[in-house]
Amino acid sequence: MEFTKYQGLGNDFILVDNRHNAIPLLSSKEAIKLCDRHFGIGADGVIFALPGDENTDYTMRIFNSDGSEPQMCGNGIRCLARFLAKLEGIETVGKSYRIQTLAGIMIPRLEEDGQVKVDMGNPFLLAKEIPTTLTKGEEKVVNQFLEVGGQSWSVTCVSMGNPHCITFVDNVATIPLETIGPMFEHHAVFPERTNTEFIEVVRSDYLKMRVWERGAGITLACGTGACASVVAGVLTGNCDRLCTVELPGGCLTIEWSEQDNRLYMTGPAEAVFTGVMRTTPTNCKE
Ligand SMILES: N[C@@H](CCC[C@H](N)C(=O)O)C(=O)O
Repeated sequence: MEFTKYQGLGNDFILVDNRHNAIPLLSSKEAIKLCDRHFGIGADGVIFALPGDENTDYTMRIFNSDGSEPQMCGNGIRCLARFLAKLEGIETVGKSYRIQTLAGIMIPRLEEDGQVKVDMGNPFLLAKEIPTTLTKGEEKVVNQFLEVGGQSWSVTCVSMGNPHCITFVDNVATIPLETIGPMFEHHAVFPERTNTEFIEVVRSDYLKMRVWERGAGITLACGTGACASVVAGVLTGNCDRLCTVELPGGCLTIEWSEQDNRLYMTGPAEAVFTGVMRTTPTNCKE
């Protein structure tokens, strides 16, 4: 099976042309193997370009590198837009797609400067929508205290279809992501686990972010996480509605529109290589 590896700010994905079949051509177990950086191709996830329905051009499905299926992926949908344009042979500026995801319809558009701008839809703010039991279901989770790793953190939770728990800190470089990330992800107050973002406010229009992703661990960038962080920043008075978010892999421009309440994310997406998958039998026989 042919695949193309893409990356958006170093958040990397194996893209599979699944346009002629409504069911992903690979199982979640196979995805885990392919994402492995030693025994597989190496990636943060596998993305399938599936047929759309009467309202959409295509459907996106994605497996995280641990085989779980998230609702959405911001960096991934920019990669998918480039992949589809390449497959169709129409890489024209202004080309846009209506893509069905488990978080609703998203609309990526190819920009003049080579970047991809995505209409990421509305954020969800109620505790039951995240979901989290940190507070009552009908309430927002803004600057709530959460005990993690023997420390009390002030957190704000936002769903972009997938769950995010955001903490504003003085210096992102000092956060022990490797140890604290999994504790947030698996905390009992998050029944569907959570993505976790640590944010340093450099200026009201410039944030620095590090992320621990649900089902993928430390990644170089997270598009839904950057959107959720700007929403959290506006709700807590930490940032403007239009912000640059600097991640280890580079920068995203995020706008939370006051007019339509939707998030707009702009950033790069690039093909890395195309290859053919083969299965490798084990040589151990008991
Ligand atoms: N890296 C992605 C998010 C991928 C899904 C996430 N790990 C989850 O389980 O929700 C992004 O760019 O948004």
